[in-house]
Amino acid sequence: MTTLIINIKELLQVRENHIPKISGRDMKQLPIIKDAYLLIDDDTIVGFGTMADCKKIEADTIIDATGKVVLPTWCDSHTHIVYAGNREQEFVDRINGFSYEDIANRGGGILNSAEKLQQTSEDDLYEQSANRLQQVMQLGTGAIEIKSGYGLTIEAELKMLRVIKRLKQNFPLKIEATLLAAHAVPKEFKDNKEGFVDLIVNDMIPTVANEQLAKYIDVFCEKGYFDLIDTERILKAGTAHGLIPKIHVNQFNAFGGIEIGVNNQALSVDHLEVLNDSDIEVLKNSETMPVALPSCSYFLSIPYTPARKLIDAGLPLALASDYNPGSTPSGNMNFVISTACIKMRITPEEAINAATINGAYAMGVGNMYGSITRGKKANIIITKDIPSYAFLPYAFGSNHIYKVMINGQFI
Ligand SMILES: N=CN[C@@H](CCC(=O)O)C(=O)O
Ligand SMILES: [Zn+2]
Repeated sequence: MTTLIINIKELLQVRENHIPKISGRDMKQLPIIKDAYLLIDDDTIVGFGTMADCKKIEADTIIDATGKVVLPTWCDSHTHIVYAGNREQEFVDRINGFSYEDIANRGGGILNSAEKLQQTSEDDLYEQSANRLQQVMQLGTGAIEIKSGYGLTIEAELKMLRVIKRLKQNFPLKIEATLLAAHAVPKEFKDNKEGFVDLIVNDMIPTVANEQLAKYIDVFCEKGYFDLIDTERILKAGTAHGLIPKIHVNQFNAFGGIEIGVNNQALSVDHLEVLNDSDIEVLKNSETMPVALPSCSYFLSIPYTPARKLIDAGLPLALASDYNPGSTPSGNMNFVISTACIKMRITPEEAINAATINGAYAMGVGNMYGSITRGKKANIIITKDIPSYAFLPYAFGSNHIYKVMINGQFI
């Protein structure tokens, strides 16, 4: 079954050959074909070019994209979309002057979500998460990483990871799972953090790895959560069981977590709102992808990741949503792109590269997702009629998506 999309105003992110990631000055280059066609066979991209080169307009389905922009779907490499209930009361508390830290210190925050999740049945958790996943797919996300971390007991962490597995079975988009058992220290371990780290290392990691419920291991490396020693121990235990490190780091404090990530071959280091020059130097000598989460900065009113500084230092950058109930109750990658351009001063080209090819790298799926390349999955966004692709981040807050195709099928 072939699908031919014709008269595309601008076909974005066209790469003849797969490139794993884009760094520094190259991020300003977004390859485009104007007045283009795109040919899809079943679920795979098989051809593209200008309309002048589209000699035979023959296919099982032909779609006229006059006035429309076509681009690869977003690759959202950092989310926590499996959660129970919401935390709008904490949002109101913050408006009234409490900080994210104040709320966590009085037992709210991640512990609040963990309590809700522990009391929620697996089926209910699945339904709540599936609703969110459906929404983000319609907003153009075609590959997504999902973390555990609101369980904080072995049973509840496994429940979250089984829900992710069920989402993988029932949804067409690409999903990768991450074990984030070290997300917060549970109440029962308040005075025995080491005991909780022991539990993660000795029980949770081996069980999750044995049951093949996760590909990545993550840690919230932050003051009041897990320190450098905990982080290194957990990453090493994960690696010994075949899990690949990815960490939450430098969200509120910079104290060497990036170096621990890089030394442990982390695929990505995420957040980086607080970054010093030595962190940038460490990243320069690595294959680790820095990931910025601008919707989190927006929602919590914390600093934005210094994306300009990272890119100007020759580094790559990925953008992700961080969709979660506490710091980012939104998985809208279109908003992420706009916010990155508006608040972090990166160009539309840099932002689109960061949310497609580099996002795919940060979740280890770049070989099949993230660009318009022959042989990659036909996961594409077709916009409504818009003047140019820069209109996408510019006209923030409106939905510019006409249709989303995942694996060659419109959803
Ligand atoms: N910072 C750590 N974890 C999440 C927020 C968790 C929460 O507040 O529920 C994040 O990435 O922002
Ligand atoms: Zn996160």
